[in-house]
Amino acid sequence: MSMMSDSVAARLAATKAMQRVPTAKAEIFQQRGFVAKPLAEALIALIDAGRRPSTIADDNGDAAFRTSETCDLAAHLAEVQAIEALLTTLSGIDPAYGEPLQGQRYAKGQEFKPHTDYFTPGGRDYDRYCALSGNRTWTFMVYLNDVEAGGATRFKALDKTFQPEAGKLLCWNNRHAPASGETVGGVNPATIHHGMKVRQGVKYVITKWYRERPWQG
Ligand SMILES: O=C(O)CCC(=O)C(=O)O
Ligand SMILES: [Fe+2]
Repeated sequence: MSMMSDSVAARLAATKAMQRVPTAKAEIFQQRGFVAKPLAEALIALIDAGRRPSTIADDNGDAAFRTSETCDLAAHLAEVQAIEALLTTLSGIDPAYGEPLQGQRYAKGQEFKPHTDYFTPGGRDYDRYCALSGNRTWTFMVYLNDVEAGGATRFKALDKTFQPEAGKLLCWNNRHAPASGETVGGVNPATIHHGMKVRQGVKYVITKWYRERPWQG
């Protein structure tokens, strides 16, 4: 299976029920109903059971930058294998390039301020995070529940905001589509996004990030 991001975008574009988000600035797609309710609910239970405070790279000293909790979802679990299989079938990306699946949980008032999922080349933490497996390429995120209020994901450079909705997939290429002759494009700053504050209720998502090279922990 290829890691070339243009082939991922082409495959997503050819997927029934997938919507390409209309913008020339980034490759970004959404699909409603990607994960069925029983699987979403099982993943929520796992996240509730295994959560820990979230962390960030290139810490800018703002303790309120990412106030959510994270859960590392163990690869041997049936529910994790089920969602991984859905993602692999969808994207065609070799699962060896994937970081372990994570869940994120946002209680009322929690958020993840505007950030990029790629590690900033030349940034303080770049070498530590990217030496072995390279930078992040694609992000696949699934909203696991409906949130009473707040909790949208806002891409300010794209002028697009996505509301949480149980089972909805949102995925994007953190890099530019490759120019002709390139296999991968450079990082795309227009993918900056904000996991906005939950105003009422609790928000659960799963996040799956892929790398330039096979994941080596
Ligand atoms: O929760 C969201 O809406 C965004 C999450 C996110 O950006 C991340 O985990 O990197
Ligand atoms: Fe993110």
